[in-house]
Amino acid sequence: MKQLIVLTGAAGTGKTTVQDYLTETYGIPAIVTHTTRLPRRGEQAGRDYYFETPASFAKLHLLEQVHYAGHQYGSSYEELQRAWQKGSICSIVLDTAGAQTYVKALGRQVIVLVLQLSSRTVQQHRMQVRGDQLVAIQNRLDSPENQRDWNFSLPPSGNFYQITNQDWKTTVKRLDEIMEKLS
Ligand SMILES: Nc1ncnc2c1ncn2[C@@H]1O[C@H](COP(=O)(O)OP(=O)(O)OP(=O)(O)O)[C@@H](O)[C@H]1O
Ligand SMILES: Nc1nc2c(ncn2[C@@H]2O[C@H](COP(=O)(O)O)[C@@H](O)[C@H]2O)c(=O)[nH]1
Repeated sequence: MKQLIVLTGAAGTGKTTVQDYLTETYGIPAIVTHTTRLPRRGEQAGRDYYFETPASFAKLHLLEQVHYAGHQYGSSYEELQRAWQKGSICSIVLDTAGAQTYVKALGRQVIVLVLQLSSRTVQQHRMQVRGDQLVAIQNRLDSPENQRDWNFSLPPSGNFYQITNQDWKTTVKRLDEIMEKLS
């Protein structure tokens, strides 16, 4: 059975960092999604995102799409198939609305890792360290989507795992335990 690891959680909780770890350590291919936001410092088109204009975004054939903090994001079935051609398991980074759409669409094939942080202060600090501009950080923190994702609570059933990503070594230990369970 093909499987998909969905990394979700509020802004700056470490979803992309965890995805990179899973790629580097376990060779798990990462699905690239589409967005109309501008690239952040260091982000590359085709690796981090497919960067779109509103016009090019409107032409895409997407499995799901959301508005998040003033921008559009979406993921395609074609990218999922492409990643699954490389192996039986792949990963994707989504907001919590997208995560729930994938659970509905793919059921038990989906394993959801919900990243959390202990405080809003740490959340803000993580975005500052990443180099986000102050205005962008404030916009992101105040967005209704971030508030929703911060308050996301795990459903009582399903393949959901909660990870508090404070100390990186502890996160790695938890990820290794989950990967062991999945293998
Ligand atoms: N355990 C950790 N300890 C310290 N810093 C961390 C840890 N995990 C991630 N980071 C750092 O926190 C910042 C935010 O991480 P990342 O970009 O992976 O978050 P994200 O959830 O993908 O964010 P967003 O949803 O805003 O795109 C990055 O600078 C990353 O290097
Ligand atoms: N539902 C979807 N959510 C997505 C997709 N691509 C990214 N995201 C999520 O959007 C927010 C903002 O991302 P950022 O890179 O601007 O910080 C974050 O929660 C991502 O996980 C997607 O295709 N669909």
